[in-house]
Amino acid sequence: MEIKYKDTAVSSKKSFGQNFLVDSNISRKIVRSAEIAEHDNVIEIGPGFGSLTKIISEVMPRFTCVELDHKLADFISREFPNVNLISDDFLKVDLAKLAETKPLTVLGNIPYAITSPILFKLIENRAHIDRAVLMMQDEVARRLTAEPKTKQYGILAVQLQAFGKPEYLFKVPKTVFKPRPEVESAVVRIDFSKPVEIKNPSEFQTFVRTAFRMRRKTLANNLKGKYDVSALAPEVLKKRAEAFSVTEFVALYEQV
Ligand SMILES: C[S@@+](CC[C@H](N)C(=O)[O-])C[C@H]1O[C@@H](n2cnc3c(N)ncnc32)[C@H](O)[C@@H]1O
Repeated sequence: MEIKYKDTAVSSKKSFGQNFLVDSNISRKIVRSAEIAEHDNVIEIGPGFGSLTKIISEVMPRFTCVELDHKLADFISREFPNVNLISDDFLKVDLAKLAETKPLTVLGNIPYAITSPILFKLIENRAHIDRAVLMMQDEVARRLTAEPKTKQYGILAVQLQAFGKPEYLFKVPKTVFKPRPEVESAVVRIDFSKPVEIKNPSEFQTFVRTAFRMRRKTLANNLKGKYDVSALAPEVLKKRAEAFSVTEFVALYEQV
C-alpha cells in the first residue's frame, strides 16, 4: 500500500514495520506518558512521517531521531530541521555516545518485527537510559509486564523486570494506523532510572534463558549439567521457572 504525506510517498514495507499512526490524540497521549521536559535528552526510534516527532518538537527544540528508511529520513530532516537525524538502523546506534551529556529518554512507535532486539538493546544500555515509552504489539506488552505463574510470564518479563520497571499503560486499536496492522498494540513505559544490582548481568540473562529453556520442565531438568544446583533445595528444583518471582530468580542465580 502506498502511503503519501505532503511530498513524500512510501510503499509501506512490512519488513520495516511501517504502520503509521494517524490519530494525533494517541500521539499526544504517548508523548505525554514520557513526561518529557525541555532539558531531557530524547531519542525517537522510527519517526516515519513524524506523528510523534511533531508533538515532541513542541516540547523541545532539539532531539535525536533514528530512521532506517532513507525516504522517511529525508522527509524528517526537511520537516524538522532542528532534529539530529540519524539515517540508520537503531540496533546499530551507539547509545552510550548519545548519552554522554545525560541519560536518554527513548520514545517510539517501534517496528514490531524487531521488538525483542530493541528491548535487549535497551537492557544492555540501561546505564545510559532513564526511561522508555514504546508502542508495541499488545501481546508483547503483556509479556513484559506479566506476573509469575501466568502463561505470559517468561524470559522477557524476568529480564525487563530485573533490570527496569515496565508498566503497561494503555491499549491502542488497529483503526488508528495506516495501513492497519494485523495485531493489537499497546504502550509500555519502562523506568531504568533505579538500576538493580545483579552481579554479572549477562550471566544472569543466560541463567534466565536456561531456566526457561523448556517451559514444561522443572528447574532441575533445565539447569542439569549446566549449573551446580547442589545449594538449591529439592522442593525448589521441582518447580518450573514460571513459578519464581523476579526477586526469587535473582536469589536463585546467586546460589548456583
Ligand atoms: C510502526 S512505524 C512508526 C512510524 C511513526 N513513528 C508513527 O508512529 O507513525 C515504524 C518506523 O520505524 C522505521 N524503522 C524500521 N526499522 C527500523 C530500524 N531498524 N531502525 C530505525 N527505524 C526503523 C520504519 O521505517 C517506520 O518509520
